[in-house]
Amino acid sequence: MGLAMALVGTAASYIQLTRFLREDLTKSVATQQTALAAYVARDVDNYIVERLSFLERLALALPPELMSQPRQLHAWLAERGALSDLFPLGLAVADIDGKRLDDSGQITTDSPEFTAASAGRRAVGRPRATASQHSALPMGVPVRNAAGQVIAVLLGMADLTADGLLDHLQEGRVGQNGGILVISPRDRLFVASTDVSMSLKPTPADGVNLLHDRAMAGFRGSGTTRNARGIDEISAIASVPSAGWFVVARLPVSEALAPVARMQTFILQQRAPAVTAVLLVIGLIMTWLLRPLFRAADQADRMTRGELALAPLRVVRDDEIGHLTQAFNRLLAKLVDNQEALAHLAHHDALTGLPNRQLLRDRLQQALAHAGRHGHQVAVLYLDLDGFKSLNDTFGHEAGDKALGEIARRLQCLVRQTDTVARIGGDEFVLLATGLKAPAEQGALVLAQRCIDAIAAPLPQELAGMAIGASIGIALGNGSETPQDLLAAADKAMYRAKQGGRGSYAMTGVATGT
Ligand SMILES: Nc1nc2c(ncn2[C@@H]2O[C@H](COP(=O)(O)OP(=O)(O)OP(=O)(O)O)[C@@H](O)[C@H]2O)c(=O)[nH]1
Repeated sequence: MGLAMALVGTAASYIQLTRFLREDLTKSVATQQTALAAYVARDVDNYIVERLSFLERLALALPPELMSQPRQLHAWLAERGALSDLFPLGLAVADIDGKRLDDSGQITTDSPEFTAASAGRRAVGRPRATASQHSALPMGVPVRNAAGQVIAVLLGMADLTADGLLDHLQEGRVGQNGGILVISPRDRLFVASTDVSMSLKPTPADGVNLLHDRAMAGFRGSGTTRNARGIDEISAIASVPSAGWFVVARLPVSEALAPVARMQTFILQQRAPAVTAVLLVIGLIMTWLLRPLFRAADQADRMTRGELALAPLRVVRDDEIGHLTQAFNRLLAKLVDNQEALAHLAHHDALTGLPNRQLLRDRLQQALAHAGRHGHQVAVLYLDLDGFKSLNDTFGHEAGDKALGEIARRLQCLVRQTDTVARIGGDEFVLLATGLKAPAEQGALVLAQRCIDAIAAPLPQELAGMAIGASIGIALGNGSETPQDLLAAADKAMYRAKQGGRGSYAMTGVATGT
């Protein structure tokens, strides 16, 4: 989580830093473009003002008598034109009806500059291409008489190409793909462009370039826009007041923000190997740290499903995971102890610790199977204490419990280790004797007598005064009987013994004794 947070934090800082840099750089480039656009606009404006002023000076100096002398007028204009190179494509004079007064035939009068000049205003016309593929710019100024009335129009045709204005724009290029545009909104025309192929071409339709649309509507300033070729660019717009034009200085965003892209590449190249190395090292450490935990969890899981025996887990290291594994092992040891205690309880009598009825039945089953296979006999001695109820009633239940414990101990001392003494009821015990020598009846009877004697022997001091006896029923089996049958037969014999007189034994079908 910590690492993830550190990575997210670093990524967020990186994104934020990039955003700030882009914003700052965009602002800085926009300022630069604005300055450039203003500089070029002033240059273009000077270019036009210089020519209009020249035309106005010429209009003032034009001798009125030449108006009616076309050849002399033409000569006069040619002489003035030669003195100055501002209008290399020609000068002309027309009366206010549009009739040419000089005899050079190149300049027409059905143009906006003529209309404006005949109305008393100096004007710049629509730039057009000449036969020699130059860009020509027509201008016109009014010629007034002494009373100030417009009597004619003086027209001049400047050569934008020859005058080097376009070269100037070329020099104004910013970056590899940036450039300058001079646009006439009235004519919806690119007057001049760094990209010469755009010169004298119509401007894009409305809606293609949103910043251009705003500039056409009078906006001056800077902004980011997508141009007609789908390239995002930072553009600044400045006015050329003398012509009603505007200048656009533009630079593709990709080029303007190239330093940011370079910085991003640099950071990624620098950081990527370090981050990869850190992740790798942390991954290896985590694997090393957690592998014992995962292995222990897997083993514990398999133990729970019973696929593995309950066994202590291996303690790999003396760290937190090692401590956890040790604690698990201790818990497991307790669980095993409890399981063993429960298993013991399920098969033994809680008071005497002797096998209970269920364990007796299992052992009897095994003994019968063994006897059947080897041709032996087993003896079942069913003991029921005599007068135990009155002992309980007289000396109390606790004393009765002690007496039962003592009797259990005595009976265990009588039998071999391979035999079983079980307590199957309140004052009922069963002795299972196996491997009896022939004749088995005799061995069983001797054992029964020993039991009667052992039980009848005086009890220890704290139980002194109590007298207990036992009646015993004996049944012999050779493996053909079921445990239930043999126990029922012995029980039945025990009742016969009781009926015959307490402190006696009886054998199924045969012997009885006292
Ligand atoms: N103290 C003690 N008494 C028990 C326990 N289990 C059973 N008893 C008592 O043992 C007696 C057994 O009953 P009986 O076999 O009828 O009594 P009995 O006096 O031996 O009768 P007979 O067998 O006919 O001689 C009952 O009084 C039970 O309450 C025990 O765990 N502890």
